[in-house]
Amino acid sequence: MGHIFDIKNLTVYYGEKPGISDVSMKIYRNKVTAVIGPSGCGKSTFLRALNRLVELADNVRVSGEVIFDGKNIYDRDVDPVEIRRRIGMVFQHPNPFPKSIFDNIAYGPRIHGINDREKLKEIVESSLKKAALWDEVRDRLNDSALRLSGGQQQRLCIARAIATNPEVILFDEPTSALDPIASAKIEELMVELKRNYTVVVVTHNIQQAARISDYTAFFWMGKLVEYDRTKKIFEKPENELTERYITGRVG
Ligand SMILES: Nc1ncnc2c1ncn2[C@@H]1O[C@H](COP(=O)(O)OP(=O)(O)OP(=O)(O)O)[C@@H](O)[C@H]1O
Repeated sequence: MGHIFDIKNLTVYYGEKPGISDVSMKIYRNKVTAVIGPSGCGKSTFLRALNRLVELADNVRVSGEVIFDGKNIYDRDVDPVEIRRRIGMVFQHPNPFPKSIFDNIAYGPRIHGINDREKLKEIVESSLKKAALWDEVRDRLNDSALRLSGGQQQRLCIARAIATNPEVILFDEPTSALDPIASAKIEELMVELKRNYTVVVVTHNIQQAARISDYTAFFWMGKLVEYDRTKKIFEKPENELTERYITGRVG
């Protein structure tokens, strides 16, 4: 088992102002880790710092370390494109490309140099299966991805992330734009995915964190207040702020 990330004193500044400050924690392999906390507490900033996506915003400075698989991803000799292949991301609003279902999934592998049609077909099929979408789309792989329902589009985005063979999948509020049935499917899928991947999910939905995660990190005003097994956070939190947040008294 063990950890896949060892985060040490991670601070992200937007200009002069820190979005998160001095965060240290480990993230465990093949587990679901939920990141919770009120709006603006730094959840997205933290998540995007884990695959260097945060660097795409203006005027950002990162200090501290994100040790991934033994190496700091912010070291100068690390290629951020390769990091984002190994640590994929799924966003709040499903964002398929205006292309066919097939080409959406084949996009990443093609960028990484796979052009053999048979190999691509194999990757598309296995990725769609792992994202629990294959049965619904197997007969229309050449249709535009934009014709899928919101929930299907989100599973397509998960399949697209899976297609480049990542080790970690980051989810930023993946169900907040979906109806309850589509949300339940995504929740079920995140739990299933931990068999082969490490999952980190930012959520506003406290019940969702309780239902699907093994570990929960509670952020407050840019600080990591409490981080523990989900059961402990929800049954016997150490910090009063954590307790007030999970019982709905603040936030
Ligand atoms: N690109 C940016 N430029 C400047 N400040 C930013 C940027 N992104 C986030 N911030 C600031 O950093 C802090 C943390 O924001 P972040 O989006 O990480 O919080 P969050 O917990 O994900 O919020 P929400 O739940 O509302 O999405 C906030 O004060 C926010 O205004």
